[in-house]
Amino acid sequence: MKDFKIAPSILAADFARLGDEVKDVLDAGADIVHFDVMDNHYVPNLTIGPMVCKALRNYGITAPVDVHLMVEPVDDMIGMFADAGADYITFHPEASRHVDRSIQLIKQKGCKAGLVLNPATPIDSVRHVLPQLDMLLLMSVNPGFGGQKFIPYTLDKLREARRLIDEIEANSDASIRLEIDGGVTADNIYEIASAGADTFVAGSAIFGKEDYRTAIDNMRSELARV
Ligand SMILES: O=C(CO)[C@@H](O)[C@H](O)COP(=O)(O)O
Repeated sequence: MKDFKIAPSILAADFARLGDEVKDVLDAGADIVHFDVMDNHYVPNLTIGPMVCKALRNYGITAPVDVHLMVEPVDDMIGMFADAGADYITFHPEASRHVDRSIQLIKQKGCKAGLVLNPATPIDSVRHVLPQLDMLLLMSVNPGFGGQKFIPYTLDKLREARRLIDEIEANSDASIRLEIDGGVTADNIYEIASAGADTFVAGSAIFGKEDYRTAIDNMRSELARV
C-alpha cells in the first residue's frame, strides 16, 4: 500500500478542549495535525495563530503539524509558525508577492514548504516551483470554512498533479506529498486516492463523528483498496 497519511483538520475540533482533541485524534490513528490559519482577509473567517501551535507543542503534541496559511501577506507568519513548532508550512500563491522567496524563507526556517491551490487556480501557475516543494495541497472546496461538499472537478487536477509530481520525482531527489483538503469522507476517499492524493485532510468527517478511531479506520479500509 502507498504511504497514505490522514491529517485531521482541527478546524472541526472542539476549541475549548483543543489539546485533548488533538491527543485523542492522534491516539485514534491520525498521522498529521492539520492546522488551519485564517485571517479574515485572504479568507472570510478568523481562526488561530502561532501561540496556539506553540501551546499544542507545550501540551506534548509531537506529531507533525501541517500549518495551512490562509493569510495575506504570508512572510511575516512564516518565522512565527516555524518558532512555534510547525513542520510543514503551506501558503496560497495569490497571497505572496514573491512565491519563490516565501518558499525559500520556509526552508531557511527549517520547515517543509508547500503551496496550496484553490479549486480554480491552475497547477500550471506553479509548475516552475514544484520541484522545490515538499507538499502540494489542492483545495477541493473554496477555503474559509469546514463542512463543505467536495468539488468533483478537483479529481482531474489531482490526476494532473500526480503526473507532474511523478515526473519530477523520477528525475530528481524531490519527494512531494500530494495533499487534498475539503469535503473528504470515507465515502469518497477511495476515488480521491485513486486520482493520486497521498495525504488526506478531513475535518468534519473525523471530528464530527462520535468515535474518531472508527472514522479513521473506515478511511484506512477504503485506502487499502487502492
Ligand atoms: O482549509 C479548510 C477550509 O478552508 C479545510 O481544512 C476544512 O477545514 C476541511 O474541513 P472538512 O471539509 O473536512 O469539514
